[in-house]
Amino acid sequence: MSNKPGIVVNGVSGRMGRMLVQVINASDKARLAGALERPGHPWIGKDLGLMLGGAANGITVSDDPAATLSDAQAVADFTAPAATVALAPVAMAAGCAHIVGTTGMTAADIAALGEAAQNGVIVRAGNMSLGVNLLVALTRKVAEALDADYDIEVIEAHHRHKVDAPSGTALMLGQAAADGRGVALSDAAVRGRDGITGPREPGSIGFTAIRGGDIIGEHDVMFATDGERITLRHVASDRSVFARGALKAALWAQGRPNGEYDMAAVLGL
Ligand SMILES: NC(=O)C1=CN([C@@H]2O[C@H](COP(=O)(O)OP(=O)(O)OC[C@H]3O[C@@H](n4cnc5c(N)ncnc54)[C@H](OP(=O)(O)O)[C@@H]3O)[C@@H](O)[C@H]2O)C=CC1
Ligand SMILES: O=C(O)C1=N[C@H](C(=O)O)C[C@H](O)C1
Repeated sequence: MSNKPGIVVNGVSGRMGRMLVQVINASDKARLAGALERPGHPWIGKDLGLMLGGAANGITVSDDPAATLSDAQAVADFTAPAATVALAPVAMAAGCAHIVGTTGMTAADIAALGEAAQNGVIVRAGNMSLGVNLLVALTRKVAEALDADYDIEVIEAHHRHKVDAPSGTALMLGQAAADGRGVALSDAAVRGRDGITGPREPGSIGFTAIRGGDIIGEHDVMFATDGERITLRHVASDRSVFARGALKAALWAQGRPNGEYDMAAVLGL
């Protein structure tokens, strides 16, 4: 048995699940230790390699997290909020770092993950790419430098299958803008405008979500005032940027003290 850290992929049939398998298999620093799907999924009990359209790889897709995590050091989880919240205590009990990319969490979901992280390591980020995490730091800096005469708008675009809005990334960017400006995002956020909205509320941070086609993920943070505007932009053209971030987080998490971490900590930003 290799002594490289073993990573299990939850939601392995999904867009990110498939990409995580590719990135882990291509890495010389980690091994794919298992694959999970929800109970009732047609891949359960089948060989993962065959399900992905290639050669058999000896990994059987399972719906039993406790058994699958027993031989692993981390689980990469890009699924749905309920699935992620249910998996966290199982991962902690198995001594596995839980790498959470799932978005669309409620405050209660986030609190449940925080509680689970008292017993192990969770790394959670609405976007695991290096580029977006740099953009978050830049957004905070620009918001700090500009006064409230600069209207802040976060605009995001994603594929037609995405189920949550604003995106996890947009919320990270909005939070960074609010932190830079020294306001609470919950007070400043304006999500979606329709009808007679009245003029823009001074100091607000607006969110706009576009959904269409196969857009992987695009985010703009606009600072607009009379006579000029600054736009910070990130465009993801390949999901591997998220999967590579998750792999980096899984390796970084090994041996860390219990707690919940973000990608800024992983990347040293
Ligand atoms: N943080 C980041 O960097 C990124 C985050 N994301 C987020 O990751 C999540 C997934 O995105 P994406 O891959 O596009 O979505 P998909 O719908 O393609 O994949 C989600 C997968 O999770 C599975 N799933 C659902 N419930 C469970 C469960 N209980 N146990 C195991 N698996 C389960 C789904 O199965 P089924 O289809 O059968 O329900 C599906 O295979 C979203 O929240 C998205 O926003 C995406 C990209 C980057
Ligand atoms: O659902 C997606 O696809 C993505 N989700 C994340 C988000 O909500 O920001 C990250 C990325 O933009 C792709």
